[in-house]
Amino acid sequence: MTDTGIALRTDGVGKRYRKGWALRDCTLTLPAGGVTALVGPNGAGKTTLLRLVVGLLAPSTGTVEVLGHDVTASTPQTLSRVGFLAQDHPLYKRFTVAELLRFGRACNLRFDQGLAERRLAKLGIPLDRKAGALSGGQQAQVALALALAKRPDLLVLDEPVASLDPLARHEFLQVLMGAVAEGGVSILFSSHVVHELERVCDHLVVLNHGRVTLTGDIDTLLAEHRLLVGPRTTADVDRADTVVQAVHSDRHTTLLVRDGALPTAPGWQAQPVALEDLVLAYLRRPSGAGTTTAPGVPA
Ligand SMILES: Nc1ncnc2c1ncn2[C@@H]1O[C@H](COP(=O)(O)OP(=O)(O)OP(=O)(O)O)[C@@H](O)[C@H]1O
Repeated sequence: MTDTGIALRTDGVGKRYRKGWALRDCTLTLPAGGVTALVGPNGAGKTTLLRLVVGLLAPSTGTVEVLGHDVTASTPQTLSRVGFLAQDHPLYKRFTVAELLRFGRACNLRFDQGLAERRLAKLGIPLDRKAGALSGGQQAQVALALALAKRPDLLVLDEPVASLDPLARHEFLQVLMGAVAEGGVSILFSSHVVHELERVCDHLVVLNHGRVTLTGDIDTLLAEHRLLVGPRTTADVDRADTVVQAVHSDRHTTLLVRDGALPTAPGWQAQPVALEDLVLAYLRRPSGAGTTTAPGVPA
């Protein structure tokens, strides 16, 4: 469990590489015990943010607090409470699964080998098989079992399902959700696969061009946004602060609005928005777009 009820807090975090800023002004608070998806296109800064969270990179600006402790000043005890599964779940391919488990036990203070063995037995993954001889889905499961056996309070995963087929992806996410249901672990994972997020996550962070463009509890975000569909309007709605996205066809205009008043003009209807459409709308926003705050929909 965490000392503060908060798994992760970042304040004004930026990361500058030689060629420029990969992350700017990132301020987030993630509650403990939840599953958070970090979504963004290639190059958005997801890996950079995750590496800052687990202490593999130091921020150029701002602070990162994990489980109530500043990451840059973390002790081995604090870091031992954070698990990290890097992109493509790297394993020593010549080690057998049993050897990987022994290695995990030797390197981690709180490693629960029995837990990892039970998870792998349930999935039918043989302990005497070399990691390199396992399928991609099995390798991902071994990497996850190793990470969970560390009994982390915060588990950070970088695109864990990107290379998996739909079945392996489903099984992987099932195991992850099972671990959350058992309690005690907060999860932050990055993903390109948006359509499964609603089933798996309770919190969302959308990152685009190195900046957080949307963050919050998923149910709250869905309740705050709606689609307004009506006759094609020539009004300059795109520039209203509440309008996240405006799409015009020959006869209709569809507006995605946040915290907007319901339209009263004839022919306009309000509809709920699906999570995938919400994420895509924020990803399509130009990088300089401001936040969506004040009312401004057809009346
Ligand atoms: N070690 C590095 N040195 C210099 N620039 C880097 C380094 N790592 C990342 N970058 C740059 O920082 C930006 C963000 O990269 P990052 O890998 O964090 O994005 P990402 O969202 O994880 O992308 P992907 O989905 O492709 O993995 C990119 O422009 C990338 O080229």
